Amino acid sequence: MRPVLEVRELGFAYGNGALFRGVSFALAPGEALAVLGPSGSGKTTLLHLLAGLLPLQEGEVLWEGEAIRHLPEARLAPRRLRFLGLVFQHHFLFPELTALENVLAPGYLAGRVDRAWAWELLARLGLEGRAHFFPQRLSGGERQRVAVARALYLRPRLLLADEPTASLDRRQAREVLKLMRGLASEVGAALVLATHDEALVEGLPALRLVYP
Ligand SMILES: Nc1ncnc2c1ncn2[C@@H]1O[C@H](COP(=O)(O)OP(=O)(O)OP(=O)(O)O)[C@@H](O)[C@H]1O
Repeated sequence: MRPVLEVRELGFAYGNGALFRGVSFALAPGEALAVLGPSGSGKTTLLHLLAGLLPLQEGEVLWEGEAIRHLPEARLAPRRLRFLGLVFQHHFLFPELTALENVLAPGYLAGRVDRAWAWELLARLGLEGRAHFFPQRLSGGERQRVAVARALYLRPRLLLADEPTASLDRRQAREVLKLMRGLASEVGAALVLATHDEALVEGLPALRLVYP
């Protein structure tokens, strides 16, 4: 099966010293990879490179076999919308939209509005009773679950999650990760999950970054 994401000999430096070099891996649909490393080791930088949000220096990133290096932003942006789901440490929900409207937001951008699917995602994440709540009225764990539902709404090929549970307690963090991994594999999305917390991602194949 063709990899969803392929990374070849990726290297990056902000200044003189390299943050990382020679990072290579490939992910098939439904596969997951943990990116581990302490604060400052370059996890966020790596995810931004995978998302085409930071210009590549050394190496290549391929989305479904296509190198993104030479794609101009005007072509990358619409592909990103369909190819990628993103979840960050902060939920970045639209405060003036309800949970349901937040989940539907990418659908409006992509011209694919499917309220039944948005409801199903919310229900699967245990948020049926919260669909019409504004983010301000949700708990931290509930907000992150809405962010996960929104990231999966367009059935992306790849889900990138950057410390998605760092603001949650252990029990909530485990619950959100379990739901995220289950739903990602169900929609066939490959998952790259960055965290400093190794215990949370036990059992997942891991890429380790070291503080330079
Ligand atoms: N725009 C930038 N310009 C210069 N240096 C940067 C920039 N962004 C990040 N850095 C530095 O690069 C290193 C890696 O940062 P990055 O955010 O990728 O690490 P991280 O592993 O995600 O850390 P954390 O877990 O704290 O978010 C850090 O030392 C950071 O200070």
